[in-house]
Amino acid sequence: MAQPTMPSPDESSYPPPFRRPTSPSAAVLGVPVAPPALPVSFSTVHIPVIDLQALDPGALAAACEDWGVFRLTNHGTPPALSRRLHDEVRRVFSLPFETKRARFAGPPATYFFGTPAVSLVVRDLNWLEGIHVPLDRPPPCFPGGDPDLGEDACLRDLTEEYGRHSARVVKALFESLAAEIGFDGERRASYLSDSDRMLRLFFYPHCPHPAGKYLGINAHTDSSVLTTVSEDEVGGLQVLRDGTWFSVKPVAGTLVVIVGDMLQAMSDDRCRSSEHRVLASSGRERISICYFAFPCEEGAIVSSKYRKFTNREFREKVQEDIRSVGFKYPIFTGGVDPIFTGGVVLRDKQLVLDDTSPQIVTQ
Ligand SMILES: O=C(O)CCC(=O)C(=O)O
Ligand SMILES: [Fe+2]
Repeated sequence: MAQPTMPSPDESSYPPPFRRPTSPSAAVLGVPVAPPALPVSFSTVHIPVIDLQALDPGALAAACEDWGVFRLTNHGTPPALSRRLHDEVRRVFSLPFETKRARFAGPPATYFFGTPAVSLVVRDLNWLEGIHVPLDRPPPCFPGGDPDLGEDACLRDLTEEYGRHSARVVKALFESLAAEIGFDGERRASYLSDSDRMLRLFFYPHCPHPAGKYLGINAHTDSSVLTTVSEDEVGGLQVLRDGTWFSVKPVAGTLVVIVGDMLQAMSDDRCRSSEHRVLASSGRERISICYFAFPCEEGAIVSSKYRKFTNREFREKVQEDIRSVGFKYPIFTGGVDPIFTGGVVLRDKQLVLDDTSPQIVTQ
């Protein structure tokens, strides 16, 4: 019996490295030369669930300590807003590649591909595209400050409104954690910035290579205090726990919240910055919308496990590491300079840069 075929994605919007080589006959028939790779199966894990409407500070702190990642329900972001933003993100990423590059040439909003952030040097090709949307300045946060953005006005309005909800959600979580961990008033005020936050809109194109050859995003920890992820139903996010990668199952209407490096440091390593990655999408294209919240740039982070440092210093160090070794060291205690001395991360695949490869943009 014939196997049902997966509709082949329209790859004309993909950056050149992500396009599939097609034979003339395949082009005529419109079918991929190679069948899509089978997904690798991983155990699915049930991460802790936190209900924002009935917030239990003890359960929240336990989730951040034990897992460093949890699912948030009843977060109050209107489902219609999330749905419209997801639809808009899909529309924007289906634009021709050159249009995306030209329209979101940044700053502020910047298109990138092949790396999880505009400022990263490419070592391994990550099978994703993204738009970086800083929310740290008054609107409009889109190119040129033009209030009449035509089609992109919708994306601007949705990201702004979504950003406001995300800020509310993260503030509520942070306030609860701060009380539980025992930050004093001054630290509480500088440990979560009202202005330094950003959205990253991600699109994971269909990857035709055998499963495991490429990742959507390499294993990493986030540099944030907290990150929220709103994903569609495709899946691919994985978390590392006791040396094993587990898949996090998408659950409609919920957010996945990830503890970042800054919360780990602030909490004297009580909370753990969760190591995670995203598989390349071997089936359907995936969309995720990630919100990152940071401490105030100049506020000192004081803890018993790390030397006193500011978020600005940490960022500069991350940029320096990325420039020199091509990746970010995980925040890690036990080195000579414990904030900045990471474990050794081995990179075996090297990407040769050509002119269609992601540009290095330092923001
Ligand atoms: O797309 C996702 O689900 C996660 C993205 C992520 O980990 C990141 O941008 O740091
Ligand atoms: Fe991340």
